[in-house]
Amino acid sequence: MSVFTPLARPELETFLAPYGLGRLLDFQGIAAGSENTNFFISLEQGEFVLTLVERGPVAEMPFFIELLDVLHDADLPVPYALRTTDGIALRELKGKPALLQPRLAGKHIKEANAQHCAQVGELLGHLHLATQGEKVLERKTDRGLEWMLSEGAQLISHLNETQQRLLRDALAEIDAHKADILGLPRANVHADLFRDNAMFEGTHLTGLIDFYNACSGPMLYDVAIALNDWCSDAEGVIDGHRARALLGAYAGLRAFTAKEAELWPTMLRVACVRFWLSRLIAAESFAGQDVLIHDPAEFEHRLAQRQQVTVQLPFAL
Ligand SMILES: Nc1ncnc2c1ncn2[C@@H]1O[C@H](COP(=O)(O)OP(=O)(O)OP(=O)(O)O)[C@@H](O)[C@H]1O
Ligand SMILES: N[C@@H](CCO)C(=O)O
Repeated sequence: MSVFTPLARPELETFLAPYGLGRLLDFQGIAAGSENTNFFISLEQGEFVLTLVERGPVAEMPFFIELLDVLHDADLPVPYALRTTDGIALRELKGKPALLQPRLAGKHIKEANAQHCAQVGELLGHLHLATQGEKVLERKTDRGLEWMLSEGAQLISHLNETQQRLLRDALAEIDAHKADILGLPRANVHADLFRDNAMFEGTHLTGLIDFYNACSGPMLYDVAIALNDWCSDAEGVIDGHRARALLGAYAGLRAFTAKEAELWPTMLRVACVRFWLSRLIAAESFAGQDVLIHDPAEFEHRLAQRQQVTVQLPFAL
């Protein structure tokens, strides 16, 4: 399980007291998640989630707090940092940045259908509309195109010949289209909208969590990341029915531009490279440890499959 930093009741009680939310009734480490330590916390006044940020952009916590405030104010179903009675959102526990957030209702789904995908497309559209253009909160991603090119170049020698060819072709394509991709319409993007970062009650989307990869960037990248997870079958092939549901719901709120339509097949591959590489890195660094590791081969297969995709986006202006 991925509780990197265990906590004892007394230290938790001391940490929680300044929120003024009543006595600690219960707490439980959350096994899901691979990057941060999370606990479900029951206080007299409600249910919460405590996150200790373990790695990644810890210095940029004020950005995540501000972005979640903006999205919460736009009535989107996202968590946000609760303030202590002194108005402090970002705190520290065991030397780690720590946030207390409301616990959202619902649960993750494993098998997505077209209704789930339409809800995801719609929520992504709202997220982008709330932050696009001048409203964007700037934050450069730490896993962007340059990161892919340099990490990919380093990792390639760890791969077999077929994998090397696949990655080399994809990196060459990224290098060739860098400027075009970065010139696409921008907003704040979640950049990790997988099934394990969305909560559902039935087919109703009740929450979007885990914004620690959020940044400013091309909106199309977010759509490609979501589609690769929500609309792939077991072999990595795109399911047309689910893909049309997600893309149609999104485009109902924000039509794609001609340039986005043209770059769509490339963007699907970029979004595969991003997670193939991060999963390869995690698999190497956490090998043999009791940490949730996502299978890198899943994105290798999706990338191989996306090499066959040549059609431009439907629903463009
Ligand atoms: N605000 C919330 N409301 C309800 N459940 C939550 C909330 N935040 C986190 N969780 C639960 O905790 C789990 C882990 O959270 P999260 O995905 O943020 O962790 P992570 O380590 O950053 O994961 P990832 O592997 O996706 O990077 C989620 O799958 C969800 O079940
Ligand atoms: N969603 C990511 C893990 C967290 O960034 C993956 O499935 O590889």
